[in-house]
Amino acid sequence: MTTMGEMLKWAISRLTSWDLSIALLGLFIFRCLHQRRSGKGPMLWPVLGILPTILSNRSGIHDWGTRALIKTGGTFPYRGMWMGGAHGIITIDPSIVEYMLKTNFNNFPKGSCYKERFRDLLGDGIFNSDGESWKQQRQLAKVEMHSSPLGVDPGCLALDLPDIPFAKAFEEATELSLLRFLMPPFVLKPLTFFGLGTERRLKEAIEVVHNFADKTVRDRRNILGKLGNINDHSDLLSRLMESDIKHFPGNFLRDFCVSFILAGRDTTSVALAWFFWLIQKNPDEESKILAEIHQILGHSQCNNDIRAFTEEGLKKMVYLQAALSESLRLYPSVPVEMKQVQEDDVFPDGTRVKKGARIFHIIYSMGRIESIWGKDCLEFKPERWIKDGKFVSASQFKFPVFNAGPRLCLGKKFAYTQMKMVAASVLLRYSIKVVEGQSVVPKLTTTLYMKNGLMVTFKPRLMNNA
Ligand code: HEM
Repeated sequence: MTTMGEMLKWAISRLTSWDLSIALLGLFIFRCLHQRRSGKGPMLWPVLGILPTILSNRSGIHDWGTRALIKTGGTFPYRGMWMGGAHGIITIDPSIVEYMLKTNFNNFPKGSCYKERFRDLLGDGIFNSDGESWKQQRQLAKVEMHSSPLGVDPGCLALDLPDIPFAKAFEEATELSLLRFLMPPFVLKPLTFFGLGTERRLKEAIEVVHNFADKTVRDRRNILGKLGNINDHSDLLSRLMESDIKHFPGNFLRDFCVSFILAGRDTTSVALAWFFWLIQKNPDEESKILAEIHQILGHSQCNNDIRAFTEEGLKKMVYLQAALSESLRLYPSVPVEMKQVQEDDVFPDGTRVKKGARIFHIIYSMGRIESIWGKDCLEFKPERWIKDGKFVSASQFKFPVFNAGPRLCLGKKFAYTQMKMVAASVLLRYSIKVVEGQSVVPKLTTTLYMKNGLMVTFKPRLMNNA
C-alpha cells in the first residue's frame, strides 16, 4: 500500500529543472498579483508583457539579455522572488566592475549567498572562500604554480580526468548548484532537507565528484607515505602535499582539488570548442594562424614528428593569442559573475546598493557592446588585439573574462599556453569541418558550454607543405 507521503515523495523526485522553473515563474506571477492588489511593488502587466519575449528567446537568452542591457543603459536594478529576498543590480559597466573587483574589493566578496549554494560541492575551496581563508589558499597556490621553470606542466593537477561518469557528474553538480539561486529559501530548504527532486540529484552528483577527488588525494598520500616524495608528479596537488602534509586540515585537499577542477578544466576546453567553431566560420583567420605556426616552426620542422612546441615558440604565436582572446571576448568561458555587497555602497555612476544586494556583471554581454569594442563588436577580428606586430591586452575591467583585480584568475598564463599548444597542434595536423545543420548555441549555466555540443570531422593535412 502506498501512503500519501510516499506518493508525494515520488512526485517530487520526478521534478525536473524545467518543472521547477515553471513553478517558480508561477510563484513570481502570484507575487506580482498579490503586490498589485495591495497597491505596492511592480505591476503584473509589464511582467506578463515580457514573458512571451523571454520564452521565445529561450535558446538565445544571452543575446536577448545583451540587447536588453544595452537598452537600459548598461545597469539596472532587479528584485527577485517573493520571500527569496534577492535584490541587487545587473551591470555591464566597466567602471562598476573596476569599483567592485579592485577599488573597493573588500566590500564585494563572493558572499554568503554564493557560499551557501556552492558549499556542498566546493566546500571551503578557493572558489568558495573570502577573507583570510581565500588569501591563504591563493598565496599557497600562487607559490606552487609559479615555482616551475617551464610554467606549462605545473598548473596542471595531473588528475586522470577523462572519466566520463565523473565529467557528467561534475557538470550536473555545477548546474544544479546554480539552480539553487533560482529557488526561494522556502522551496530550497525542504528539498535539501528531505533530499528530494533536484537536490537528490545534486547530492548524488556531488558524491561522485568527492569520491573522485578523495581517491586522488588518497593515492598521492599512499605514494608519499611509501616513497617519502612524489618524484614522478610535477603537478600542483603533489607539490602541495609534499610542501607540508600535516598542515592541511580536514577536507582541505579535496576542496582544493574540486575548486581547481572547476577553475581549470572546463573553462579551457569550452574556450577551445568556441575557438574551433569560430575559426571554421572564418577560414581567412585560420589561414593566418596556420601561416604564423609554419613560420615559427620553419620548413624543416613541419613534419609528423613534431609532438610539442617549445615555450619560446608558443610565446611567438601572437596571432593565435589574439584569435583566442577574440574568441574568449565573444564566448567567455565564465559568462556571468556575482558579488554580494558587504556594507551599503555607492557606485561611480551614483547607483546606490544596499548591504546584502547581489551584483551580477554579465561578461558575455560586455564582450559585445559598441561602447567598448566599436561598431564591429560582433565580428571576429583578431587584429583588434594586435598593434605594431605585438599582442596588446585589453583593460581587465572591460574584458573581465579572467576576472580582475586581486582575484584575477591564477591560471590565466597557463590557460593561454595550454590553449595555444592544443590549438596549434590540432590545426597543424588536421583540417576541421563543422558538420552542417547543427544548432550551435550556448547553454544557460555557470560555464559557457555548447548546449548541443559540436560535431566536427577531422581531415589529416599534408604536414610538410608550409
Ligand atoms: C580559458 C581558461 C580560463 C578562464 C576563462 C578562467 C576564468 C576565470 C575567472 C572568471 C575566475 C574568477 C572566478 C570567480 O571568482 O568566481 C577565475 C578564477 C580562478 N582561476 Fe581561472 N580561468 C581559466 C583557466 C584557469 C586554469 C587553467 C587554472 C588553473 C590551472 C585556473 C585557476 C583559477 C583559480 C585558482 C581561480 C581562483 C582565483 C581566486 O579566487 O583568487 N583558471 N578564472
